[in-house]
Amino acid sequence: MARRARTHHATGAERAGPAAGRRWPWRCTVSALVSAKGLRKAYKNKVALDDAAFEIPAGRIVGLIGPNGAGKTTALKAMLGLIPFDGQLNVLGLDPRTQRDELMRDVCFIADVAVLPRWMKVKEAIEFVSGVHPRFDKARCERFLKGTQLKPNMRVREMSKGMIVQLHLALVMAIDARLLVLDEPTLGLDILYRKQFYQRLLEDYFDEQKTILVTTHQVEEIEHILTDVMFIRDGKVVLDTPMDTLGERFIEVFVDAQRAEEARGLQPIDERALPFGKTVMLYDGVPAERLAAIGETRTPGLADLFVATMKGTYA
Ligand SMILES: Nc1ncnc2c1ncn2[C@@H]1O[C@H](COP(=O)(O)OP(=O)(O)OP(=O)(O)O)[C@@H](O)[C@H]1O
Repeated sequence: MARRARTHHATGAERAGPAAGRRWPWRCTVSALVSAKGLRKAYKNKVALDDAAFEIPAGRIVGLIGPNGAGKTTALKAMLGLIPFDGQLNVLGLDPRTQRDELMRDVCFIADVAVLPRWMKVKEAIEFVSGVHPRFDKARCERFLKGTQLKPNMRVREMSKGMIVQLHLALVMAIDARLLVLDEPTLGLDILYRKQFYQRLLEDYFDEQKTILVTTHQVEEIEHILTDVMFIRDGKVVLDTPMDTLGERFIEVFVDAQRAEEARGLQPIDERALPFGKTVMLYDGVPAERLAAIGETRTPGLADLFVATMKGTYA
């Protein structure tokens, strides 16, 4: 979906209303915070989510990663009850279609950092979020800001990008949500600020009571903070794995030219050339001992795994 200008900060953060609707009729796995099965969404004649299935356990940082138009934003919107959809979807034990108000008490949704209006003062941003989110702790936000150069009367347009990141983070981190949903939160920031954003989120916000779901194209810089990764392609979740078991399934091997044919016989899912005649081959589900016999092995980076998984997407 083409990114459009967003006009306010916390799109999903609405004042909680009375509990509405019925409980979802089927039980999700005890530890799953979000559980989807046969999730489908079609816009006119475009299928955005096509029988997608996934589970997000509590206390995790999950990256939802996919190429443009894969269905990431649509999946988030469904979880937040912002669009109608078909199939089963349970978020925090609630049905987003009928229990959105109740859901929003425990969910915080923040779009990218650039959404803070330029005319807004620090104190106005605080008042705004305070007014729309029931779990926003104003004092906590002000404590976070104390350690920065930001002053209550400073306007967004007077801030450097780094300061905007600090304000954004202070607002996010003062919301005591069980589920924090971030849709490409660092769009438009350079690599230093992007790293700073994720690092602070990890160090000052995340704990085992919280779950963070983040979509991004910037695979490399969130890789180290993720506990789980989901790849989405053409509306389907094509990979859903904890980061710490990724290396049990996927292995990269550095192969010399003379062993290349032998290595290809083990059917790599991708290969790329290196200088001096070496090739890196990426395998899915081939035993580590067999691969160790043909070259030096290592766990692939998420970016290389993403490229291999998405081959053909841009054809
Ligand atoms: N309101 C809409 N009306 C029609 N088609 C839509 C609408 N929103 C999304 N789509 C289409 O649904 C598909 C999935 O879009 P979605 O925004 O979920 O993808 P995405 O993975 O978030 O992409 P991006 O990374 O580009 O933001 C795309 O083909 C998009 O064009």
